[in-house]
Amino acid sequence: MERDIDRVLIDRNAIAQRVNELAAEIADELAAEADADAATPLEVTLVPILTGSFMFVADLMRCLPMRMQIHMMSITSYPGRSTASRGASVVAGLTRLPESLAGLHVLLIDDILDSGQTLQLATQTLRDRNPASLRTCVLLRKQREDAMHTPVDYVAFDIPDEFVVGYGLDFDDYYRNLPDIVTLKREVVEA
Ligand SMILES: O=P(O)(O)OC[C@H]1O[C@H](OP(=O)(O)OP(=O)(O)O)[C@H](O)[C@@H]1O
Ligand SMILES: Nc1nc2[nH]cnc2c(=O)[nH]1
Repeated sequence: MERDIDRVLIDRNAIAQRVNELAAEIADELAAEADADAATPLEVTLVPILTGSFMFVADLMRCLPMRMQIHMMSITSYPGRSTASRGASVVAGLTRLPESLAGLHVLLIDDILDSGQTLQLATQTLRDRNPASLRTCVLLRKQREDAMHTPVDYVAFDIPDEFVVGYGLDFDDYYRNLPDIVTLKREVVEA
């Protein structure tokens, strides 16, 4: 696995530090909202997009010191060895959302914002369930036009427009367990 890596873009220490910072920012904003409406105790509903966000969410949620629920959503658009979007679709069997999100403050979390199709589909699916508020958060955003023009509230890192793996992100379902965000050698992706 190590020998397939071309270069490390973001190492595990930088990820850990930034995840902590981002969690503090999110917690402050949620607390300010709860203060503004004293009748509402501070509580958030996390909606991670499977599969790629699992590691990010596991780290982020442990830095968020408030009551929370978590409801998973699965969306796929890069099946198998794809490195370009084939169009986002919800995987119904792996998505467990309440019929209504009324009264809930929702934080949608994904690992990467690339073409923007996944975030747009997820956002619309959640809006249809009428949450009290909806915030969006991604670990990585690619510096390409589609991504930069997709509305998102929190971004941990802007990265170059290259295919990356590690820290939950896969190629052909492998490499998710790499602790750093890396690029792969060209011969691995093109084999
Ligand atoms: O902005 P987009 O172009 O839509 O790309 C972003 C999505 O692509 C990946 O999902 P993938 O389809 O690979 O599913 P996975 O999370 O199960 O690996 C990633 O996890 C994001 O959800
Ligand atoms: N693993 C991975 N999945 C993606 N989905 C959208 N962009 C990417 C990427 O760069 N890497």
